[in-house]
Amino acid sequence: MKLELQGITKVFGSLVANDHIDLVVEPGEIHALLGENGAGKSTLMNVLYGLYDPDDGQILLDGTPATFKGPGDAVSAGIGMVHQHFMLVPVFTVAESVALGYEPTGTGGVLRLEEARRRVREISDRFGFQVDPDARIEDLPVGVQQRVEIIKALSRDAQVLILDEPTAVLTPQETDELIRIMRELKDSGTSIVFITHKLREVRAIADRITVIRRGRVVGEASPTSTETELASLMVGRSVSLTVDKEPAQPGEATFEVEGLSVVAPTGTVLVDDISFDVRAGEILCVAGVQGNGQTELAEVILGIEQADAGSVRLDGKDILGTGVKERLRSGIGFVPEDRSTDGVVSSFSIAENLVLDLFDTPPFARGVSMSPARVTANAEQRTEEFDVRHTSVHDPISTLSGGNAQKVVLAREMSRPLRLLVASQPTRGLDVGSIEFVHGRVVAERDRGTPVIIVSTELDEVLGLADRIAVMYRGRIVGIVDAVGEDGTPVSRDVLGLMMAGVPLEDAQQQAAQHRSVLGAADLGEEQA
Ligand SMILES: Nc1ncnc2c1ncn2[C@@H]1O[C@H](COP(=O)(O)OP(=O)(O)OP(=O)(O)O)[C@@H](O)[C@H]1O
Repeated sequence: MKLELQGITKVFGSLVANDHIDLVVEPGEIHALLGENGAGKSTLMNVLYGLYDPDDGQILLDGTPATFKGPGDAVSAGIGMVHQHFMLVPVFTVAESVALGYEPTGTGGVLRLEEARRRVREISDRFGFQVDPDARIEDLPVGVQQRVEIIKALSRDAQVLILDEPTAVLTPQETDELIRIMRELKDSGTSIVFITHKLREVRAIADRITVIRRGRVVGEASPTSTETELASLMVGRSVSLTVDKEPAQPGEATFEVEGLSVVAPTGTVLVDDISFDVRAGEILCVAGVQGNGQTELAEVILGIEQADAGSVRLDGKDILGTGVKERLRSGIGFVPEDRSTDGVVSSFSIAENLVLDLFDTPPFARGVSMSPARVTANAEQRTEEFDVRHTSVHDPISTLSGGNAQKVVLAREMSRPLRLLVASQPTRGLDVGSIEFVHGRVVAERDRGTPVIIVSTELDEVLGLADRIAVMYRGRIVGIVDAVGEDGTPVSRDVLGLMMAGVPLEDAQQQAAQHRSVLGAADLGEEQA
């Protein structure tokens, strides 16, 4: 099916989120949509999926104008979407979620649960998703939930599939797998609109690339462009894609974890007797596939998850017995992996979200009275510094694009004196320009002598930021490696990818020699370009 978007315009109050956007997606084409945070990508896709009514412009499917009153119409017309923020009901099972997806389509009414279960198994087996149709959504790690979204879309026989940052939580091997799936879909005539901030992926798979900036199409790029060229077209300036940092000058270990275990109420061991330390002025990256205990590890450090055994010491003091507020006040900066549930209060304004844990302390409050002027002034300063694209700091944070909401969380957590920074997926959803800025801030925090823990599924981020890397698999630390070996060679991404699948270091090194990932090949392309 040929898809044409003509002159699509979408306005929110005084903000023109989409300004006469034209986009043509040919049958069987993988079309990447690139743009900085807040450029209008998700808005455009929400128009295409029937979630937003455009203020102007039209959608043509095989040359015929189509009007979507809601996602049901879009799905019936053969359009599928995997959202950046999952739209799954937590108490449902996987099969129920998929069955629910069929109901509004008008393609056969309510699908029996058995049938949905069968489809989940079939798609899961075919693409190696390893998703249990009877698992409850709320029990699944974020990464698996995203696979359920992909299964949902695939199960509806979409002819145009919109993937909004689909690889954000996948391992390199899983990303390779998804890329193969995307190619299979393409070969069968399915068109894919692919939103991503990962330029390596764009180069590996896109047939065509459209770049939008501040709501307008600013150009098409060739998939043979280098990452540097794509980055500067996206953000309108040159961007450094590598992290600029000097070797660490670490001091004493001021943060220590010993024999830490976390057991779920069901008896599942989530964190299994792990020990490590982080020195002042050092970045330890915790790498791993989503759902291997990193989330719980980070949450135990802040106190929103309870430890079942072990100790966690900051500046020599065991903090496990203290409350969350006390830990934040003692200088722990915490960026949660899921900003929408743990990072922001969506009905609060941008300004309020920037002082969530500080609103009752000076300078934002004196005694019992809060100072709105100081809260506003703080917000103006932080949003400027972190380049949060917004209309007013008094608008609800829910009106921000995903990347800009993330920048609010980072601005709040990284703008006070810290004794420890724990950031999970700090740059998830950020554009290349914002990643450059945030990585710079993380390194500056390290260089101020703060121990830093970065939990990331993003290998480029791990390799760029880490002084040491701890890889977690099934609640245990598979190994801790120096980011750069004694001979000056950086640890390879393939080795880390294999360790993330539970392969011990030495075996991973052997296997990596025999395995060249799809994205590894893209690396070569970059070198040759
Ligand atoms: N419901 C809304 N109300 C008000 N403004 C909105 C709404 N939805 C989006 N916007 C604004 O529209 C602009 C485009 O947002 P959009 O989410 O489309 O960006 P994006 O390109 O997808 O960004 P990101 O890469 O951060 O996800 C942003 O400035 C955002 O604040």
